Amino acid sequence: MSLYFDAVAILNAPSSGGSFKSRIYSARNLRASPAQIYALVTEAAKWDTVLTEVIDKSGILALERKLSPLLALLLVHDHLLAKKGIAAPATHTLRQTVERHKVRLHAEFTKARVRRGCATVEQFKATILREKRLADGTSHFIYPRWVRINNIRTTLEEQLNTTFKSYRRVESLAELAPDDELETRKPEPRLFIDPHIPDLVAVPFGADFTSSSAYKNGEIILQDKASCFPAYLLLGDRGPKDAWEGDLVDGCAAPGNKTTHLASLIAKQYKETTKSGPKIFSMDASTMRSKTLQKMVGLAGADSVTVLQGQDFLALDPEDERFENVTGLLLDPSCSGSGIIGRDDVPHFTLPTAGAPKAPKSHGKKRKRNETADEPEGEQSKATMGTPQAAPTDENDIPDGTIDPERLSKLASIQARIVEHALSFPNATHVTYSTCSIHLIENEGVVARILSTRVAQERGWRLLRRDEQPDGLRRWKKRGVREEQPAEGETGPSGTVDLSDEALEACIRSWQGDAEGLGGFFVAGFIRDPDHATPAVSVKKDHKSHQQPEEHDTSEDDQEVSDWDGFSD
Ligand SMILES: C[S@@+](CC[C@H](N)C(=O)[O-])C[C@H]1O[C@@H](n2cnc3c(N)ncnc32)[C@H](O)[C@@H]1O
Repeated sequence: MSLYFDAVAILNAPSSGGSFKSRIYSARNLRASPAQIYALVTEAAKWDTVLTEVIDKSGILALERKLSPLLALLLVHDHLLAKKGIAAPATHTLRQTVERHKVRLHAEFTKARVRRGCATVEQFKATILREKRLADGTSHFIYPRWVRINNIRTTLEEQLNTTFKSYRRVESLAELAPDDELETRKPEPRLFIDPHIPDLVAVPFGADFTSSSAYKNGEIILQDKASCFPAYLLLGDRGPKDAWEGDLVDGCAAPGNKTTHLASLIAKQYKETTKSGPKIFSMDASTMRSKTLQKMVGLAGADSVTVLQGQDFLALDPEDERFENVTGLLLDPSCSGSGIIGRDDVPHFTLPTAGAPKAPKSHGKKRKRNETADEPEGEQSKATMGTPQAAPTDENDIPDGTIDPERLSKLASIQARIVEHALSFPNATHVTYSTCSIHLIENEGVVARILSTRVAQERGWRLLRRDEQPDGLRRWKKRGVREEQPAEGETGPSGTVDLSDEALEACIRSWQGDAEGLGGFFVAGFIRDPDHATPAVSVKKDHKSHQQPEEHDTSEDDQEVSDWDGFSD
């Protein structure tokens, strides 16, 4: 029974940031397993309108005062739809509270199915999912599920012959979107091999790999395409003959998607060589997130990675002899997360009406009103309707939706400090900086700021030009922008940045809602010409608002916005 109480508690708890899944996995005091809670909530959310209809029409809330609307919805879901019914002993009071109405509940469920003209429960599910998509306006575009192949444990070819054996290869992302016909029957597994990022594939949204052995063994990693840009930009299209030399640092690494991607790229480059590859130092300032990082690194079999748990990158001494061979650094610091898809991925429920007056005759004993003790306070009787949206880029942070200019400017200062620190590693030649923000101030604004720092100028750092980028990214068309303006009638950050066209071409962007099926993302690469011989990408004067130097704040601010996202789901 703890499963249902835990699920109610999680749904009612105020958001502490992070994806819904990570909130479950990081919650303390749960008695049920996080996987079970997640499965229950996401499945029940798909059925909420029907379950609400069934509960309201059966009138059980007026009869069973112990049941809050949300608790009832979850229990009735399992009673009607879970293979094993309600997860509690048959004698448990709450289970009996629902099961004594089983005839009425089943009758109402059947009526709801027949009303929609569905012959089977499977058809019924497809129909209500379509109803939901039409209602929440997401029917026109469904984000795919991106799957990265982990070269440490497997190869693309091997996965095509095993995990994806039954998948039909399609030639465009659009062919992954469900069409009406497919929605009414079991969707055919389809697979799209990404043309930009090596060893990345897309499958239709909703494909679930969590129970596949490839996922459990770390052979495949669920990682959004844009999140794969930084490691690929840093390590490029090298092969065994020109494999990356020198150690690597991932300075803001948890939960570890980009770190494990670095390790995968290195493994591929060194696969046919006898040499041992570089070391990867991977760290995160948050001790809790570092544990997830360590777990992901272990699952991916990334033995080349040394995790420095709870390590603030800014406190790392670049002169430390452990880092004397570091040539490449990847920096993906905390950001506003404004580019994340499914900003609010917590499933919302349309709930039954508490104590609906249409109650049939009571056959239970009388109960006091305040016996609905099992419900944490604050539940609303009507929540907004919506399905769980496309999963966010899992490693990143879910923002709370507010755009506070002061907060953005603070973030930008910390981001700039972090990249500036990276440029000071004595033997570093390549650095990438990325965010999942769409705001100019956190992206091109930081780039401009970095290029005008003393360390960049003294050590000959410049932007990695588009023509120097790995093939897949060179072909990527979305590039840096010079200006940000809020949409008409809306408020939001605005500004311009004085970067040359060439510098903007060097910056890589993606935007939510575009046909590429990605969230908003930004990445730029910096390269160092130790001899200053190569002409640098020209930088014009940065816009004032993005240039004021600011002292690094305690990492508290950073943590506040950054914290938590968690696992690939
Ligand atoms: C966007 S997330 C990183 C996601 C990660 N790169 C991945 O792909 O899985 C930003 C992370 O930076 C960490 N962080 C922020 N400031 C840091 C600092 N000064 N030193 C180390 N880690 C930091 C946060 O705790 C957070 O886990």
